[in-house]
Amino acid sequence: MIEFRNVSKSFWTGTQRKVILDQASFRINLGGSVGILAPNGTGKTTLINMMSGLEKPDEGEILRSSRISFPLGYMGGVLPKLNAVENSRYIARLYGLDPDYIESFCRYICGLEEYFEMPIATYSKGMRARFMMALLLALEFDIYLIDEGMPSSTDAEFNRKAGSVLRERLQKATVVIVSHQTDILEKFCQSAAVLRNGRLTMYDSLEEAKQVYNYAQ
Ligand SMILES: Nc1ncnc2c1ncn2[C@@H]1O[C@H](COP(=O)(O)OP(=O)(O)OP(=O)(O)O)[C@@H](O)[C@H]1O
Repeated sequence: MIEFRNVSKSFWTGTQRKVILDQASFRINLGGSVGILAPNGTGKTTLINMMSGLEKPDEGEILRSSRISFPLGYMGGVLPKLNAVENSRYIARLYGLDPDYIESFCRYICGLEEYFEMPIATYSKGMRARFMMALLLALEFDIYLIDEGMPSSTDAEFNRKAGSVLRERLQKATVVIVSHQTDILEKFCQSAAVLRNGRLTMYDSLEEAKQVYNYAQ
């Protein structure tokens, strides 16, 4: 469970205060995957970072009582000068998991071939995104935090494999996806919220949230 209680967050830009959340209270329960729709630049990354604990609220409380993932795309634990073998084994040890299993899982999902033995620093943006998604899926969490949907990969094989592992994980786990688009949410979320002008409104169904979001665009 992740619960926001009267959470406010804003940034001072030098000329104005950019409000991301204004006294928001909501709860994400285990078992119901949620999408959060918000236009670009309105606070999706800040919100997901607050859920994971990477960003602190200015006011209010954020309560967590489950195993919550790092946000997809967060490169904090990954060392660019090491290759994917070394990085996946290092992360496995950090989480107390079997390095052989985590390495083989990532190798299978990513399809990076010989680049799996090359430093992460040599990867394209898409290859990096594939490795980070594989790593996220290799670790077992109760809530997976995904910023802007699946990595933009043109690799159909990767999308198929990652999508099917995520669906399998979601039989037990919950996903929170923040996005400015509705299509990725349709694949994985039952309900959704709309974030606009610092206000986050939860809707019971994705359909309802989509209508409100599209109407206000
Ligand atoms: N540390 C900061 N200091 C000042 N402004 C910030 C800071 N972090 C984010 N912002 C601003 O807050 C707003 C929301 O940023 P955020 O990255 O959360 O939005 P986003 O919806 O994820 O954006 P995008 O859709 O472009 O990825 C943006 O205007 C951004 O410039």
